[in-house]
Amino acid sequence: MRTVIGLMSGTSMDGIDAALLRTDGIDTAEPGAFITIPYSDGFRAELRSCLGGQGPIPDVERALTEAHARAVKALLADAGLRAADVDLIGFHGHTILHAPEQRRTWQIGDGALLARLTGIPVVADFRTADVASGGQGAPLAPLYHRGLAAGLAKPLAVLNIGGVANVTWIGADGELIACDTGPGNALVDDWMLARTGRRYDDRGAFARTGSIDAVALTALLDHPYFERPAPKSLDRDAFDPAPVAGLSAEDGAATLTAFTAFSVERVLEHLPAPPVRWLVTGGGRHNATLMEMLADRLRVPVEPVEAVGWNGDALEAQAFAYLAVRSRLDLPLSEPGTTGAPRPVTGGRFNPVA
Ligand SMILES: Nc1ncnc2c1ncn2[C@@H]1O[C@H](COP(=O)(O)OP(=O)(O)OP(=O)(O)O)[C@@H](O)[C@H]1O
Ligand SMILES: CC(=O)N[C@H]1[C@@H]2OC[C@@H](O2)[C@@H](O)[C@@H]1O[C@H](C)C(=O)O
Repeated sequence: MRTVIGLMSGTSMDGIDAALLRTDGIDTAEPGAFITIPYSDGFRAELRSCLGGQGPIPDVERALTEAHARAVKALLADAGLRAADVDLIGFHGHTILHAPEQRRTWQIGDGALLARLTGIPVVADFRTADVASGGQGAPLAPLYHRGLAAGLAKPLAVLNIGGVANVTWIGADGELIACDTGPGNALVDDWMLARTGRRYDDRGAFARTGSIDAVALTALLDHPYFERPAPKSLDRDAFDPAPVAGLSAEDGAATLTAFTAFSVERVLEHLPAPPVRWLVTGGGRHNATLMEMLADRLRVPVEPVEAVGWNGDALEAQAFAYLAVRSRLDLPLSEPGTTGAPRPVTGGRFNPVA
């Protein structure tokens, strides 16, 4: 068993999730302390300027890494631990470009610098090896989801609604199918910021006051991505919200929220059997309007992961702690069913404390 810190800077660009986990990287995972350190509006704008692989990347990468070092220190203080008590950090970094069909994926974040700043060895660059092998490089949380879900009724779906949404389908014998389903919160967040000045739609209260525009929703769903079989993955800005441009702020929020829910429903056609239950993790589970739309479309129980005792704010950060240990043990981080890699693939780059 190792004591590990997982660090995730997700596509929502809301901040850094930092989670402690005691794990063997196989079938044991005991969650510990968890914190989120929000980005300032200024830094969020800098990060946004790097999306697509452009902008002042070296400066932003250094600032991002320093922010992660501060998050590690804050987590240690919270947990009453010292750096010497932690064996390893799993550092996801921030995705600024994801184009697996061109065999490119890019997470900024300097693992060697983070190891130096924290005094703790770091595994970083989790997605490159999978993409190099021909896989999608995402999602990578599915093996962790499967580990946690032992003992729960199957087939089970774990749905992560971050900036982008991704699902892990777990069959009766532990077989996995995973993919990004479509947009998560990113389109709604961008819409809220542009139209109301708020960063997100708190509990979905704003979308609830609007009406879904059927024409715009049909246009949004008319995208070849939804026909493609799993595994498949997305860049943050893969969908063009142009169909909602002429709508009122409320109707646009309602329609984009529905777009997320309907695109999750579209994944059913690519699964071997319908899940008996959907467990929802990530910030989107706080959006009550979205959760109701999902229950409506999926017609089986749709519940936050807290229903089975998991922490939906910490889960994806924990996953990168778990994957960091797997990387050190040379175990796979992905399987053909999760990323489309031709065989189970390990990954991650190790940065010892110099
Ligand atoms: N109270 C809330 N009501 C509605 N939405 C919320 C609430 N809290 C968080 N969210 C949504 O969740 C988002 C953050 O989710 P999360 O932290 O899972 O994203 P992420 O880490 O960027 O994810 P990923 O890497 O999986 O894309 C916010 O941008 C917001 O849209
Ligand atoms: C390329 C990339 O960073 N993908 C993220 C993103 O955020 C959600 C979705 O798109 C998922 O594919 C992935 O993150 C999760 C945590 C994963 O790899 O499992």
